[in-house]
Amino acid sequence: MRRPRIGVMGGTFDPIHHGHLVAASEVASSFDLDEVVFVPTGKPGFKQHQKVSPAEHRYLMTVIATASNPRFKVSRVDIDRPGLTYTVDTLRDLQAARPDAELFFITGADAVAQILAWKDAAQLWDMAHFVAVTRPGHRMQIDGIPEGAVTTLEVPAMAISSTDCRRRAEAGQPVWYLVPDGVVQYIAKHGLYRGLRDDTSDE
Ligand SMILES: Nc1ncnc2c1ncn2[C@@H]1O[C@H](COP(=O)(O)OP(=O)(O)OP(=O)(O)O)[C@@H](O)[C@H]1O
Ligand SMILES: O=C(O)c1ccc[n+]([C@@H]2O[C@H](COP(=O)([O-])O)[C@@H](O)[C@H]2O)c1
Repeated sequence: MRRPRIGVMGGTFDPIHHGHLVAASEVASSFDLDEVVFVPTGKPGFKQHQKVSPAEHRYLMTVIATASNPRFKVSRVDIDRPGLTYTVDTLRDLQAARPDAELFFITGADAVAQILAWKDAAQLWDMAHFVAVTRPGHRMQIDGIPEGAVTTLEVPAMAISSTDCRRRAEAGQPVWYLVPDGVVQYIAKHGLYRGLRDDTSDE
């Protein structure tokens, strides 16, 4: 019998944008995934030098952005786990919740390029298959990753980034169509990214 195939899209999602959603949708289609679970990070240890919005804001924006897609889910495993967020813990928790499933961790090629420096990197390859999304024409070459552990997939909409969305919101420029409409409204309602230094907080 075919095992359920679950995509796992981890990210800070500060804010979630259409690049993330397009990547998840493209990977779901290419890998015949039954669902994609978006997992907002709790405390991203690797972003300690940078201000990150409170986890509940990032979680709620992710829920709003994914609500219309019946195959998209959102998990609180990373934001509810104390301590810094590492993918090895994310995958362990999701495996425990769905021991029957085959996991596909979806990530940007830029992030995959750093993956050998991630916590317990050697364990990751047995826990999930990794899908690295790249912009068209971009070739990824990383030494040290086991043969077949990572598949590269070209996706459109790669030019969108959370950094650019935050800067636009801070400068009063539009983020319409870069993020889902509900997320535009959530950012405005809660005054996120206005005066980045004052309104976002370290977690
Ligand atoms: N436009 C995009 N298309 C596809 N994948 C993306 C895109 N932007 C980010 N990703 C990937 O989504 C995951 C979560 O990314 P993250 O939440 O850090 O967003 P980001 O836009 O890269 O944020 P920031 O600009 O703050 O670094 C990462 O694996 C990242 O590589
Ligand atoms: O496990 C690690 O050491 C690790 C180091 C850097 C990033 N990650 C994961 O990679 C995903 C994307 O991270 P980011 O910084 O691009 O939002 C997110 O799920 C992180 O938890 C994981």
